Amino acid sequence: ALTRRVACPDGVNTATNAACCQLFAVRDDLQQNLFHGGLCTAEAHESLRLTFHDAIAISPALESQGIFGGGGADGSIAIFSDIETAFHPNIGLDEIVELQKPFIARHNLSVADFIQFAGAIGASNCAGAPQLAAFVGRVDATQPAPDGLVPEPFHTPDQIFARLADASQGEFDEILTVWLLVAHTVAAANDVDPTVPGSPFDSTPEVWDTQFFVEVLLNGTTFPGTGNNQGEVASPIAGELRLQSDFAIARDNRSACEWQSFVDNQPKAQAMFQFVFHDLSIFGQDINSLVDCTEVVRIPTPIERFRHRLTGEDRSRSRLRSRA
Ligand code: HEM
Ligand SMILES: [Ca+2]
Repeated sequence: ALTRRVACPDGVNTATNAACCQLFAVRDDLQQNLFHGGLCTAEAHESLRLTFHDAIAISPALESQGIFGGGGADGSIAIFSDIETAFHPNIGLDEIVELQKPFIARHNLSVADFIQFAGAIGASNCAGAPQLAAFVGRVDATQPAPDGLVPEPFHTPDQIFARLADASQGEFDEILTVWLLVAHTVAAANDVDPTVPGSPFDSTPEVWDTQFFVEVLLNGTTFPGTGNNQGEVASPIAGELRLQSDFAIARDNRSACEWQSFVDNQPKAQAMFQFVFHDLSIFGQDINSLVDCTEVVRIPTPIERFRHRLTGEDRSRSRLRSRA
C-alpha cells in the first residue's frame, strides 16, 4: 500500500507525518556541527550513552513507596544537569550535555525528544549499526530524577538485573540486559581510569560489530592504565578497557549463553539493540501520544555479510515483548 506523504515546509523533504518535518534540520545540524560531518566518534558515543542515562532513571519500585522515582526518557539529565550530572554514574556526561545545549536552544523539540534523537543520529554514523527509533512528542521533566538509578560498572549482575527489571516494569530481564549491552561495541571510557581517557571496550569502537562480545570473553591479562580502578578488570588487549559489569554478565549463568550467542552474529547485534532501544527510548512516556519519525534516521552503512541469522527464539522474544 502506498503511504501518503506530506511535503515539508523546508521545500525539500517529505514525511509520513508533518510532525517529523522539523527533524530533518535537527539531524543535519547535528551531523554538521556535533558529529564532524557524520562520524562515529566520541560525540556520537557519548550521545548514545546519554540516551540510556536519561531513560533508565525511572523506578516504579520507589513510586510504590511514595517516593518520586524519576520520569525516564524525560530530558531531566539535561534540564537539571547541575543536579544529575553530579550523580556518580553520570560522570563525564556533563560534557556532552553542554555540547548539546545550543542545539536544543535553536530547535523546537522537547529536551526529552532531542536527547533520544541525538543518540539515534550518533549511532547511525557507526557502520553496521541498526536504524534506531526516533519519536517526537515526549513530555519534558519538571523535576530531576533521584540519584541511585543508573547502573555502575562495579554493580553485581544481581543489582543490574534488578534495576533494569524495575525500570522496565519487568520487560528487561537478564536476556534483554545483554541486548542493551550491544551499545558497548561503540564505546570507550574516559573516567573509569582517568589516566587513559578514551580507552575503548573493543578493538573497533567506531564499528557496530560483535567484537565487543568476543573480546569480553577472552582471558584478561592487562590494563590500559593504572589498574585497580573501581569497576575495571583486566582486559585481553593493550589499550582496551574492560568493565567489571560486562565481565560478570558475560559469565553469569543467567546471561552467559545469551552473551555467547552474539559472537559473530551481526544480524542479532543489530536487531536486538534496535528492539530494546525503541522501548528504552520511551520509558515513562505514553507511546500513543508519540509520532514515529524513524524514517528521518539514515540507514547506517552495512558492514560485511555474516553467516548467522536470527533464531526463531530471538524473533519470538522480541515480538512477544514489543510494546508498540
Ligand atoms: C547496564 C549496565 C551498564 C553499565 C554498568 C555501563 C557502564 C558504562 C561505563 C562505566 C562507561 C564508561 C564511562 C566513562 O568512563 O566515560 C560506559 C560507556 C558507554 N556506555 Fe554503558 N553501561 C551500561 C549500559 C549501557 C547501555 C544500556 C547503553 C545504551 C545506550 C550504554 C552505552 C554506552 C556508551 C555508548 C558508552 C561510551 C561512551 C563514550 O565512548 O564516551 N551503556 N558505560
Ligand atoms: Ca565495535
